[in-house]
Amino acid sequence: MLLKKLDSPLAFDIAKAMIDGFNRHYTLFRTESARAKHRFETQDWHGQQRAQRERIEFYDLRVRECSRRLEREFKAHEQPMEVWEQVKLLYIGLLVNHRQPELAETFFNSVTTKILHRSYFQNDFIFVRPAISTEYIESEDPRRTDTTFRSYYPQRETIVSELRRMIEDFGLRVPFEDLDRDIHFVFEAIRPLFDHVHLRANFQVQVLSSLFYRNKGAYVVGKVINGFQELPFALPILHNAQGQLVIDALLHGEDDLLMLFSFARAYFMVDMEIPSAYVQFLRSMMPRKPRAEFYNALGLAKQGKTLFYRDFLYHMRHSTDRFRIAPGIKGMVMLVFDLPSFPFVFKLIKDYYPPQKDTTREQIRGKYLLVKQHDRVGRMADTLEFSEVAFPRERFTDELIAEIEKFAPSQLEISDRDGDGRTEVILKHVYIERRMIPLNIYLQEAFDALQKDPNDARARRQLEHAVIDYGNAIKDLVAANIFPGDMLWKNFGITRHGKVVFYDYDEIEYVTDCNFRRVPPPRNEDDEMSGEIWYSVGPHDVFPETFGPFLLGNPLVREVFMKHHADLLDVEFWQSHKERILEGHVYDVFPYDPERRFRREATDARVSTSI
Ligand SMILES: Nc1ncnc2c1ncn2[C@@H]1O[C@H](COP(=O)(O)OP(=O)(O)OP(=O)(O)O)[C@@H](O)[C@H]1O
Repeated sequence: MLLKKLDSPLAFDIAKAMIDGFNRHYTLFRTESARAKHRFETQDWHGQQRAQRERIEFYDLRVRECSRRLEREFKAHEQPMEVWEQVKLLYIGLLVNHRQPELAETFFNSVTTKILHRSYFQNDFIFVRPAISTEYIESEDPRRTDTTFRSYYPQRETIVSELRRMIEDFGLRVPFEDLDRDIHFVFEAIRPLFDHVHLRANFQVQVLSSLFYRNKGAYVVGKVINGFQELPFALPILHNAQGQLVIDALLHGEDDLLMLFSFARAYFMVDMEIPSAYVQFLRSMMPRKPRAEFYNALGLAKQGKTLFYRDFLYHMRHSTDRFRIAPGIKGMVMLVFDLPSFPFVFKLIKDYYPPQKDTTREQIRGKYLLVKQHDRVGRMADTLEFSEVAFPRERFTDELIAEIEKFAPSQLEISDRDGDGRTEVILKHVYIERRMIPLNIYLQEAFDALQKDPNDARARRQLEHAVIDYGNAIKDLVAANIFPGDMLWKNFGITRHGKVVFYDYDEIEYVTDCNFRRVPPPRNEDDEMSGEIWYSVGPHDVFPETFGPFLLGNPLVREVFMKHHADLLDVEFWQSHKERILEGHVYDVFPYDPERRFRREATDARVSTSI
């Protein structure tokens, strides 16, 4: 796009209104994120969760607001191409010294695609790639009190006082139970992780300037640098039963941090002036995690989606394999496919479901939305939602096309919509989520190996791990007030880190909406002999005793399950959790192994820690 002149005052006004719209959005987003500190200090857990949920809506609200303004004041959709070309260039000019240019570009895309008809806009009008670099953006604050991260340079004799200063610089307005003791725990835990006992010239600790808030926790996120070694770490800060603060653990290394930043958890609240600098810092700690996922984890989901889509297009250009029906048992309501070389699955809601699935497209979308807004406690995969996505036809197997034509014809268009001479598969609405190994397949692998060699220790471990973590996953979901509905193995998957995560949302309910019942005793012999359910069942009734036959057919599975999770078959377990949640209790679900918590012998019993 090469313009000879920029002469449209209208284009300037539109560009200005657009950047005002974005600035308003980011100010509100940031203010809400910054309030997390106060909610943490006052232990307002319900408020924290509500804010996490509501903040997700902010973006769409502001886009709608801005596009309405552009229509009202400038009749935006009637403006010719020449004006839109100028709008984009002027907008780029407004971004030169902006602190969130990448987010503002995405906002521009969202607003223009809302206003301009899809066939009208071309890639020239939107930001297909970033126009403004996010490298080396710094805060304008001349006193440099507001940098993205702070550096501390402890000497051997000042290490405790420097670490103390590092924590105190966050300005939390609640006293610590015993900060020096906790600093010692941290120091003792860090020490053995270094190759050299010697402190090198560059020895320093860098921490991101804002704490990361989520549910009942606040996290210090940073790295220790010594010579060529860099150790990423996070320190969860929690309240004890007396309302004082404690540092609960030292999380360190890439794997611990990946667990903390998992796609299966709620988004953090972080007060950031320059989000790209946060992402860059985090990426230096977890280099294999895509930038898209950091934006997601920071609550900037639209940016996450934009980057995901760019990564996806890039992957498509550099791969040649074809989309296929996903391995595993086919879903009754979802049609699931994947591209073997790409670690995600694509899910379409089918047009028809078997009679036992009494649901609708709207209800299913409602359940997926519920999961997006809910605390996913590391046990429910996050989904990205796309509409009108186009894929090259030649990258689809005929079998997959036939499957979509049969089960989801309303979602499919095969045409050359953009007129570039290539036929495309255009899908009206898809969910995209991380690919996992379905738990039934994972278990089957173990069964097969054990059949060949009953002493195969690895297969036995795989089986035990799957069953134990499956039960843990259900218990974590219950703590987050989620009843999965359909608990069959096939509805859970194993992540790269070996965690069991749930992904089938169409039957989930809040635990507090369920009615957990015991199976009534048979009234007579006919009842007893009947293979049918002879007692009446309400729409929210759940009978935990009846889970066993569906889940525990295999004796090895049964043995492990009954040893670790027999309580899941007991109505009391479900009912008592439901009652506690109804009383307002917010359960603790740790994004790390509880074994990792510091042991404060004398005080441990008093610490009611939580995340
Ligand atoms: N994230 C994922 N990773 C790998 N495979 C997946 C994933 N999500 C779904 N699948 C595969 O697709 C199948 C159907 O997915 P899903 O359970 O979401 O559909 P459904 O129609 O809701 O199922 P159901 O019939 O149990 O209600 C799963 O059994 C699994 O084999």
